[in-house]
Amino acid sequence: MAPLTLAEFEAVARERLDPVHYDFFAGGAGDETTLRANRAGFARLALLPRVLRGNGTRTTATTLFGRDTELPVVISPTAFHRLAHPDGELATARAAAGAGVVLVVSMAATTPVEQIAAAARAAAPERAPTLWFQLYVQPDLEFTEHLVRRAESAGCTALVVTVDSPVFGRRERDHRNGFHDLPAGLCCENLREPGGAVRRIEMSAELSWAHIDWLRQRTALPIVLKGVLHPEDALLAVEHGVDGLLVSNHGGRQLDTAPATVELLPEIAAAVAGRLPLLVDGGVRRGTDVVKALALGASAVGVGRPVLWGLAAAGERGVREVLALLREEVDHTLALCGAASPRELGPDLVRRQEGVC
Ligand SMILES: Cc1cc2nc3c(=O)[nH]c(=O)nc-3n(C[C@H](O)[C@H](O)[C@H](O)COP(=O)(O)O)c2cc1C
Ligand SMILES: CCCCC(=O)C(=O)O
Repeated sequence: MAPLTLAEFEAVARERLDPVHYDFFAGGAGDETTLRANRAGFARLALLPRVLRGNGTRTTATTLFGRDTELPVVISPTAFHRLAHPDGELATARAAAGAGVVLVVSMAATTPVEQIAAAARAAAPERAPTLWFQLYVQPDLEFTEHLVRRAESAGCTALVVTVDSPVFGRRERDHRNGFHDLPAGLCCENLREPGGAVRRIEMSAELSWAHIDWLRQRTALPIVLKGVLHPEDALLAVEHGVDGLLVSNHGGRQLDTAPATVELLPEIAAAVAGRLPLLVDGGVRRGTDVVKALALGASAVGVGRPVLWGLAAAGERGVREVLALLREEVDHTLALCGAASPRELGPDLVRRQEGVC
């Protein structure tokens, strides 16, 4: 039987994956409190539907940074797709392009961004697929600039700068399993130097807003900061001229005990007051989760692990099915909530229920 839900995709993926790799994908930092909190945050929210709205003609489509997308869902950047399936990022890119969904290419992809872009274009030549590039600013700014140019030349239309990783999260499953490196034959292809050597990704606690200013001066692409959680930082992001925020706790993989992302949305939405589009990721597994986040002020949500589960379960087809399930569920939820499009959702549709999770 084909999986009917994203949770069922995880179960299939778990059976197929090396348990060490499953743990790397599934795991979080520390006690995994934040990992669980992301799901609990959505579970605590109830949707309060409107009726008799004449919403028989619906769309799930929206626009992000001036480009059309079929779904208010982007594929959040995740490392190492070739650990999930031999076709790796190429399969993910084809599925995303076919579905008209934005793929955020991880800097830690196991396929070069140029090949990912070519696969996306070949899969959906008629619709000019949208790729964004996720960047960990490297202390070597010259190399960082070289990466930005590569992403631009490959046709990426936004930079997603991850700012929640001054140091790497403590992923205890990986420590227990002794998983510290990619197996022979795989590497972070975007870290390859012109000469062929592959660098390691450096996390740096030296990064500051000055680096965002530096980047702002060097690219015309929209800059999305990923991993902003504090409303004061959201305000600083506005001041520093970024174009969007991806409210994220890295899927519970960085600071354990950080709050559930969906619970922070109202505060951050109030702080930025419409000056920047907000995206949110962490624990989105259902169409109802997508609708809750949009109702609370997000322009779109990101999904990380579910795409890896689809990829591990059945390569490109698996990712296509994961995206199709989400699309169906979002449309169904819009129908039941009395909305004709993502734009019609507002905070009046959401109630917080204490003690439910
Ligand atoms: C296996 C894995 C690898 C990830 N790799 C990256 C990465 O390379 N860069 C990044 O900014 N975030 C990375 N993330 C975080 C995701 O972009 C995203 O924030 C998170 O997965 C969202 O939560 P979800 O998995 O519950 O949907 C990774 C997450 C996972 C699970
Ligand atoms: C050096 C790879 C970083 C991947 C990452 O961000 C994650 O595993 O969460």
